[in-house]
Order: sequence, then structure tokens, then C-alpha cells
Amino acid sequence: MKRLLPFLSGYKKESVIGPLFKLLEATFELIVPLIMAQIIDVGIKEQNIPYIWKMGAVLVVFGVLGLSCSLLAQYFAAKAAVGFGTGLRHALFHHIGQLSYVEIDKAGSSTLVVRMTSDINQVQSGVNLVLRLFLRSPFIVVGAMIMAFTIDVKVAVIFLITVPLLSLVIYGIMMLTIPLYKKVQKSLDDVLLSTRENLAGIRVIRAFCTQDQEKEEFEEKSSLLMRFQQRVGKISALLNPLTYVLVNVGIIAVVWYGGSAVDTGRITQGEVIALVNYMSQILLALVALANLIVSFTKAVASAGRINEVFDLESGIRDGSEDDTCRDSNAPRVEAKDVTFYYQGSKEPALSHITFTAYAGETIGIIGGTGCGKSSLVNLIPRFYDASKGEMLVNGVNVKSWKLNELREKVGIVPQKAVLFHGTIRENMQMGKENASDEEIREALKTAQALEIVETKPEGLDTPVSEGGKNLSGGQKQRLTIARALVRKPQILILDDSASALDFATDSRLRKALSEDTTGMTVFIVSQRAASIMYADRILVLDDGEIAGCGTHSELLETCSVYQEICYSQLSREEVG
Ligand SMILES: Nc1ncnc2c1ncn2[C@@H]1O[C@H](COP(=O)(O)OP(=O)(O)OP(=O)(O)O)[C@@H](O)[C@H]1O
Repeated sequence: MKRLLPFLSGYKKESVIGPLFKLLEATFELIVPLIMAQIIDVGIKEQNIPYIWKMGAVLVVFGVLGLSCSLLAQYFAAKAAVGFGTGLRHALFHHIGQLSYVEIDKAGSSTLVVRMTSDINQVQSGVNLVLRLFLRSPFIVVGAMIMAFTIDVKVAVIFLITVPLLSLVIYGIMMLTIPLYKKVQKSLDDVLLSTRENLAGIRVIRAFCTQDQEKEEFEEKSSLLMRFQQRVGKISALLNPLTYVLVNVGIIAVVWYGGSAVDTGRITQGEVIALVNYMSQILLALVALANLIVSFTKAVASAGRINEVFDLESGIRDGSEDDTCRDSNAPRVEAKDVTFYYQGSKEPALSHITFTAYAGETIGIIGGTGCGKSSLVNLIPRFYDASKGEMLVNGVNVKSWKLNELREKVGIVPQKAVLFHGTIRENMQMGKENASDEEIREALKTAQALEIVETKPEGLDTPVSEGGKNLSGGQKQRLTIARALVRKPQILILDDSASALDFATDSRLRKALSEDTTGMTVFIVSQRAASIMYADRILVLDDGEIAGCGTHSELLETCSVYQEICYSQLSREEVG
């Protein structure tokens, strides 16, 4: 939690003023029993009605002042807590944005969402409660005891016995419940993750008719959460009866001994009532303190989970090279004996890959599923770093490039077409900020996506729903290709991104790409031989290794893997 405190630094004034107002309110609360005592001892005893009215008015003023202080304390504490939460959320979002695929793969995106939302909320409300109650509750307990001692030392001894007993009961219950609260939190996490996954994959779940299985798993997780909550609830439910019994026994003792002291004239009736009030105030303050400690414990657990994310450091360090050090004669992309392992994997996803790709060339990458095609192209924009060997862009190792400069050169169309909530224009402008309508239309035309816009009445302003759910698979793929083309990158990577297109559109797309991308180095990753056979060079991958490299006709003669792929997909005439 200490590590997160800097996020409160912008709210120092609020963090001090909030608790101060709360202390002021508590002071008014501590004075009220004394006024009540005066009303009883002077007003009621002497039948002095004007005095009762006067003191009643003082009580009302104290009430109004107390309420105002409380509201102000609430305002400042909330302002500080919300500001703290917002700052923390921004910092965490920024930090997650800096992480490489390695750390995101390791953490898992679902848990990052839970930490960004529910954990930050938990810490935020912990901060709010601490600012309001951390000083107030002990102040009331100590203040009420001091007030009791100023009234009568002998009767106040009852406080000395009751308060530690009350504290012991509350402490015991907390010790039993805090570990359970941690389990509740963990279990809630599981339920949230399961909900998220189910909602994200609802179409797949329905398509595979696995609703019953998913329902069963969800019910299991949710029942576990219920059991933990019930157990916590049962133990917590003991808090009120036990503490009230203790306080009531204390009150009986105060009334009993106070009564005798009244008889001997040592204290007044009003003072006995004040002592009873102080006893009740102590109880309420201790219960509030217990709730504060429970919330604080939850906040500390959440803070730990947030810090775990802050501790994830991007394994990809920014380089310092920019375009000034570019070697204009070097290949656009070059792999020098590249081997790559995913984290935790013993088998390499890529072994000893070497190839060159020059400006204006189209490189086809083909191979069976899981042979490493996506892994290979992901090394170009440094989504991952090669474990051994070097990947170079314009003659410079990708690790030495400034990341922004490197990624500006690369337009990548991922295997899974991802569009964002907004309009088609906004999605296209992700490729190039402030791209004009003309530039967007040009890119859409090359990507065979202009018809999607032209057939919609709102044109480029056609809304795109979350994840592009209001578009077909093929439409999404063409729009993501257009998005990559808008920025006119030096290197264009199409990672199996035409798989949902019919053959005619696919072939029109390839033709348009070859005409409109002069000077660009284009990588076409595909499992379809027809999609890559006209490429200037084809890399055939087999189990992470290069099984062949050459033109279609060269490979047909020399590479058995390529022959197998071609003859299994194309007729002899098509193979040529
Ligand atoms: N994020 C990851 N973490 C660990 N292993 C991975 C990860 N992504 C892929 N792999 C593994 O690396 C190998 C190569 O995967 P890759 O996605 O590069 O294959 P691919 O040829 O693109 O397959 P496909 O054509 O099915 O998309 C596979 O064995 C896969 O299981």
C-alpha cells in the first residue's frame, strides 16, 4: 500500500483537511453528553424550562456543526480517494500499455482487467475509509474514556474493563474473518474471470452447445464464493450480539455504581446518563474501527495485486536508433540465424531462420498450422524479441530501433481482425492520425473494402460496434487491411488476414496490393498456396524451421513440404 501512496500526493490538502473535519465532528459528539447532563441536572431537576430550551438550541447548533463537519470531511476524503483512484488507474493503464506480449501472455488479459477495475476500486474505497475513520474512531474511544474519568474516576474504571474486553472480541472476530475475506476476494476474482470469459466467448459456447457445462462450472465457482461469504457472514454476525452484550453489561454496571454514587451525592443523575452515552459512543467507534480494518485489509490485498502488475517490467527495452542511421542499401528486413522460444517453453517456436526481404518485394510465408508463421512475423515489429540471432530492419537490429520509429514502419494485420468501438473513419485513423477521407478511401480501395463503406448510408461515419461485431468476418479482415495500408508502411504484414475472403476477392486483393504497394515490402502469411504462389519469394516453414525458400517454381522442384501443400490444395493445372 505504501508504494501506492505517491498517487495521493496531489491531494495532500484534502488528505489533511478531511480527517481534521472528522476530528472536529468527533469533538462535538464528545461534548454532547455533557450538555445532556446539564439539561438533566439543571434544566429538568430545577424545572428550568428556558434553560432546557437554551441548551436544546445549543444541542441543535452542535448537531448542525457536526453534520457540516462530517459532510466536509466526506467531501475532502472522497475528492482525495477519487483522485488517488484516477491517478492510479491512469498509471496502471499506461504501464500495461508498455508491456510486451511476453508479460501480457504471462499475466493473462482477464486478470489485468480485474486488477484495473475491481482492485483499484477496493483500494480507492480503502483510502476513503482510512481518511475518514482512521483518526476518528481511536479519538472517540480515547476521548470518551478521558471524559468518563473527568466525570468520576471510580465509575470510569468500568470503562477500563469493558473497552479492552470489547477490543478483544472485535480483534478475535477480525482475526477469524480477515483470512476469509482474502478467500472471498480470490473467489470473486474467479467468478469475474469466468463471467468475462463466458461473455467474450458466448458465440463459441452457444455454437458448441456447451452452455450446460459452462453453467455448471460457473455455479461451482459462484457456490464456493457463496460458502466463503456465508462463513464470513456467520462469524461477523457474532460481532453485534457479543459487543452489545458487553456494552449493555457495562451500562448496567455504570448505572448500578453510578446510582450508588448519585445516592451519596458524588455524581449527578445527568453525569450517569453522560457515562452511559460515552459507553455507547465507544462501542460504535470500535465497530467502525473493525469495519475500517477489514476494508483496509482488503485494500492492502488489492494493492498487492496492483503492485504485482507494476512489478511486471517490459522485457522489450526501447532502442535509440532513428531514421538518421538507416542504411539505404540494406535489405528492408533481414533475419540472421534467428531462434525464438516462448517464455516457459522448452521447444523453440523458430530455429535458425535466415532470410532477406528487399524494398518492393513480396514474401509469402506458408506452412502447416503451428509451424511458427505468426511467431516469425511478430519478431519484425518487436512484439517479441528473438532469443538468439538477429532480426534487422533497414540494416539495423530491431532491438536498437526506437520502438515508435520501428512500428511506424510496419503495418501489421493480425490473424484475428480486431476493430474498435467507434466509426469506420476512427478505426482507419488508428493507422494514421488525421488521415484524410481521400487517403482512407484509397486504402479501402486497395483492401477491397470500399464497397463496405459505399453501400452504407453513413459512409465513413458508419458505426462499428465493440470488436466490430456488426460486421462480417470478411468485412472486418478487409477493414483491418485498409487500416494498415492507410499509413503507407514500408513493411506490410498480412498474417493470414485474408482467410475469410472468398477466392475471387482474395485474388482481387492480391492484384491490388501488388499494383498499389510499390516500394513496400509485403509479407503474406497464409495456409493457402494460391495466396502466396505469385510472391517474389516464398518461405516454407516446417516445425519452426525453414524447409525451403525460393519462387513457386523453384520450390516445386526442390521442396517436398511445398509440393505436398500445393498438390493437396490445387489441381495440377493450377500448380502450373
Ligand atoms: N503466446 C504463446 N505462448 C506460447 N507458445 C505459443 C504462443 N503463441 C504460439 N505459441 C506456440 O508456438 C508455435 C508456433 O505458433 P504460431 O502461432 O507462430 O504458428 P502459426 O504457423 O502461425 O500457426 P497458425 O497457422 O495455426 O496460425 C506453436 O507451437 C504454438 O503453440
